[in-house]
Amino acid sequence: MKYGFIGVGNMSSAIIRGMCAGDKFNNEDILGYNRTAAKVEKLSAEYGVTTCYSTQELVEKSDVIVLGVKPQMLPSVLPEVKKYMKDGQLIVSIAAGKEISYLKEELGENVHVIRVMPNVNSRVLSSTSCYTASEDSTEEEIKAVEEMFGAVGSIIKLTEDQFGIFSAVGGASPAFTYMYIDALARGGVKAGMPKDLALKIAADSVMGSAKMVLESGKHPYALVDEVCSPGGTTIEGVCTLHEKAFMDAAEKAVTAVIEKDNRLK
Ligand SMILES: NC(=O)C1=CN([C@@H]2O[C@H](COP(=O)(O)OP(=O)(O)OC[C@H]3O[C@@H](n4cnc5c(N)ncnc54)[C@H](OP(=O)(O)O)[C@@H]3O)[C@@H](O)[C@H]2O)C=CC1
Ligand SMILES: O=C(O)[C@@H]1CCC=N1
Repeated sequence: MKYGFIGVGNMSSAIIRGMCAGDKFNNEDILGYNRTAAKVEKLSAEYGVTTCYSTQELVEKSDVIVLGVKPQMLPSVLPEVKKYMKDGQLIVSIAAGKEISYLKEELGENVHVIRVMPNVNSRVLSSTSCYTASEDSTEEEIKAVEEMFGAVGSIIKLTEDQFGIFSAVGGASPAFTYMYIDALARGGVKAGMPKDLALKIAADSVMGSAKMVLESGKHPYALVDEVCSPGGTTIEGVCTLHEKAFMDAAEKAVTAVIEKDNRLK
């Protein structure tokens, strides 16, 4: 099976790096075409993936074609893809906002399409992804996508009406978490700790806290209470976060992402 990526930017290269890090794929069976060829050439040099120099070359050589360009680029990319597609090829779109109905309208109603929303943690085999498949998708096609994204993290099936929400809570939220980790470390630096050490401690603590939420079965706020010793130190920080509307800001950030996702339709 040949996996071809059109648009090898931040997201596709994270998936490719993740796919190459495991042992499930032959690296040369992963193909990439990017407007700026140097991005794919770098991955070819690092991992031995195959560089293509046109949409035509990529489409002709691939079984699974991953649309990795920004949603705004799809109107110019899809006609090119359509021109060179043949029966039996599968389209995988990772574009935010753009629905299966739009992709089928542009590529042809008989084209099989699976939408996936991954995140950049694919690069370290820790993506949180979801997919929804067009009704005509075959079991083999769904299996291929589950294997591809399962190899770079977790993947769940979701109805398309939930995609925008997933895009915020699963796709965009790593950015918020990276900001939070940096902010924690910055606080440590302010108090005198070297930044690299503070970052490592903050990131490790976030990873452990996520594990705790997933594995303890407890409500996150019950866990907050467990950390706050009466009259202790943590409660001072928790009250400060409340005062600065931390929860409200995070919730509004998710809503803002969903609203933008809806505007891309
Ligand atoms: N970043 C993320 O965390 C996530 C992104 N996504 C989705 O992934 C997609 C890509 O996003 P992202 O990787 O962040 O964006 P990037 O801008 O990093 O990547 C897009 C790539 O597409 C290339 N490109 C643009 N036009 C063409 C074209 N006509 N032919 C070939 N290549 C082209 C660009 O090339 P050039 O180098 O020339 O600019 C660029 O490398 C989006 O649809 C986004 O919604 C989904 C989930 C998470
Ligand atoms: O910022 C974006 O548009 C993409 C979609 C979800 C995460 N990143």
